[in-house]
Amino acid sequence: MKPLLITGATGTLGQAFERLCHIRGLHAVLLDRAALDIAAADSIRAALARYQPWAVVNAAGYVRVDDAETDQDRCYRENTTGPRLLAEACAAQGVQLLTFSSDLVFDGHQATPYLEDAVTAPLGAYGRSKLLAEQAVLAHLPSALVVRTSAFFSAWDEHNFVYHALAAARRGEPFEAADDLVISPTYVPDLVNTSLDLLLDGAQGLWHLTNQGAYTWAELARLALRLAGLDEAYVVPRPAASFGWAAARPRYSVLGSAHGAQLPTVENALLRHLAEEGLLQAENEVAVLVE
Ligand SMILES: NC(=O)C1=CN([C@@H]2O[C@H](COP(=O)(O)OP(=O)(O)OC[C@H]3O[C@@H](n4cnc5c(N)ncnc54)[C@H](OP(=O)(O)O)[C@@H]3O)[C@@H](O)[C@H]2O)C=CC1
Ligand SMILES: Cc1cn([C@H]2C[C@H](O)[C@@H](COP(=O)(O)OP(=O)(O)O[C@H]3O[C@@H](C)C(=O)[C@@H](O)[C@H]3O)O2)c(=O)[nH]c1=O
Repeated sequence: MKPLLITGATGTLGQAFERLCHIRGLHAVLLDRAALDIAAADSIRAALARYQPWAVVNAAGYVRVDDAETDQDRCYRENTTGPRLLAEACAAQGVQLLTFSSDLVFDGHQATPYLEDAVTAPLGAYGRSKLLAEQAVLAHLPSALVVRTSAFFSAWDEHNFVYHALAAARRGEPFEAADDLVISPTYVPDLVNTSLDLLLDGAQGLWHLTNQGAYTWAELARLALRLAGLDEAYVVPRPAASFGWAAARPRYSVLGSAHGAQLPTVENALLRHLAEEGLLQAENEVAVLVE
């Protein structure tokens, strides 16, 4: 049986794809940069020849939005050249491709959710690199599935905003959060499961996938603390401009979809996030007892 080939093995999305493909009984091979450098054509060719996948899930990318302003060569290498080369190789081999883009392709001037056909106008290098990737991928492989998403949260690693907000409050420390950027947060397990469903169903083209609900980062942090039974007062709201970030963020980048809502509400996702944390904590405690 041909496998799914997943890139970006050491990252949040790649790890989540491996975990959920295993749970769902989907044959998948997860490759790190050493095994598959998406920006190297010979590395892609070798991996496609070796594993003969029916589809490639590109979970690789450069996500340091502020660093991208001064590290543009690497940002465009990983975010634009990589997906383009993957699309060219997949087109040549008759292999499907799923790749991910971002809400940061929008400039934030809308006050209603951005649909897939909304005008794009990225504010920074990261957003530009993702938009160029969308255009290159769909030019080389019109059947590709390109998912725009945003603001990951997950209990499976600590590299996300919600983890840091909860951790700070649990330490009894204040957590500063932007109160003038409105986003649609995305629970990574929901994103992965729905992306897999769409891939298996043969979906193509641009899809917006985020959980339902629009929040400022500060509102998201307060909701997470409230649901966790923690004092919301730990959240210190601040204007985004006061953080001194190198890259501008769109004031409003909530995503909606012309295909209709695909994921549950943010509140529902946060409750499952907190339940998952509890399970992980219990597993860790058992693991310690077993050692
Ligand atoms: N995090 C978020 O909130 C959002 C993320 N996305 C998109 O989702 C995707 C995954 O993001 P996320 O999981 O958070 O990112 P992570 O930084 O957690 O993981 C990215 C992974 O990509 C790998 N990688 C980078 N360049 C290459 C390359 N040339 N070849 C192979 N692997 C490479 C990295 O490996 P190494 O460690 O070796 O560098 C790392 O394992 C990205 O495309 C991102 O733009 C979209 C919207 C929101
Ligand atoms: C750590 C931290 C972040 N923030 C804000 C900054 C940022 O806008 C947001 C999330 O922090 P990040 O570093 O993830 O910031 P950011 O790079 O804006 O997040 C983005 O990641 C890229 C990859 C995307 O594609 C976007 O969809 C979005 O998720 O929260 C706070 O308000 N307080 C904090 O303490």
